[in-house]
Amino acid sequence: MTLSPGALLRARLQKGLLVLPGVFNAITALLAEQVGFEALYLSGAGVTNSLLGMPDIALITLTEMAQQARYVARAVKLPVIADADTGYGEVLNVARTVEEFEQAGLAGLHLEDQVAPKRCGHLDGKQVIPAEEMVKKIRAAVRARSDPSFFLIARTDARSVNGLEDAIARAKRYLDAGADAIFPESLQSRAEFETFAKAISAPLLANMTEFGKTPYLRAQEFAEMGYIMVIFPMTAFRVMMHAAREALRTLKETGTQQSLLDRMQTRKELYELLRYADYERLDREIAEGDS
Ligand SMILES: C[C@](O)(C(=O)O)[C@H](CC(=O)O)C(=O)O
Ligand SMILES: [Mg+2]
Repeated sequence: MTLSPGALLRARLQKGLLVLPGVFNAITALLAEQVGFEALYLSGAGVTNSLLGMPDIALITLTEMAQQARYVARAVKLPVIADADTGYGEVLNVARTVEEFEQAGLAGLHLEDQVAPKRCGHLDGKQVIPAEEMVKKIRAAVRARSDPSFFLIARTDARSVNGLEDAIARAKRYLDAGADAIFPESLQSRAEFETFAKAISAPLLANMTEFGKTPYLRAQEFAEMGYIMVIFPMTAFRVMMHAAREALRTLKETGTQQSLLDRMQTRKELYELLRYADYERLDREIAEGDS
């Protein structure tokens, strides 16, 4: 019997800390799978920035995000958790988002309690919706999933708006509403992560993004505090962008890419990643009339 993506994720969570690197398209997902990660995080910021060339302020639509989720989930065997922002609307939109994301082959998603239009969780000027509104969204999400294993994570952005106490109080209400896990966004110190974990006995997700409000902690440190999932949502994205800029500058300045060759993924490596040989074999076998 094959497990559903949600069931696969839940089975993996039983074994302890899960580190989820952020991916933003199928090929970064393939890379993360190749290096041995066991689950992936489809970043809203990463998809918005890379697909649209736009900032992460609620400009991506449900359709665009679900399509990208479908490409990613199809490319890899790993469970994928996606960023569903605010659910792209109100209660009924949340229900549809859950249906679409589940059908896309994801293992789960997270919904956040920001007002629309949402902001990156690590920027100032965020606002949150009343907790009771978010509770309704979570209830809608729970009812909308067809696989009870589909993993629903409630993210609260309340820390930077109303303080840690409100974030904790909201987390409790979101769990009562049926959330499977909590993602406390932009906590500002190790002590805050500890306090939060002591107050909330449920699966917890920590966000280890860069240049934000959270200090740099290792995945293992989060695990010791009681966090079961750690996402590194934009790490590969930022490194790739930096590398691409350097390469483009060098090309512009010198008119040749030769000094860059030893920093490139080779054609062979790319084809291996894409399982090019499998496609050729299939084509050949069909042409030869084998079944
Ligand atoms: C996790 C996040 O929601 C994302 O979209 O990847 C972002 C990451 C980032 O902007 O660094 C967030 O923390 O809001
Ligand atoms: Mg996001």
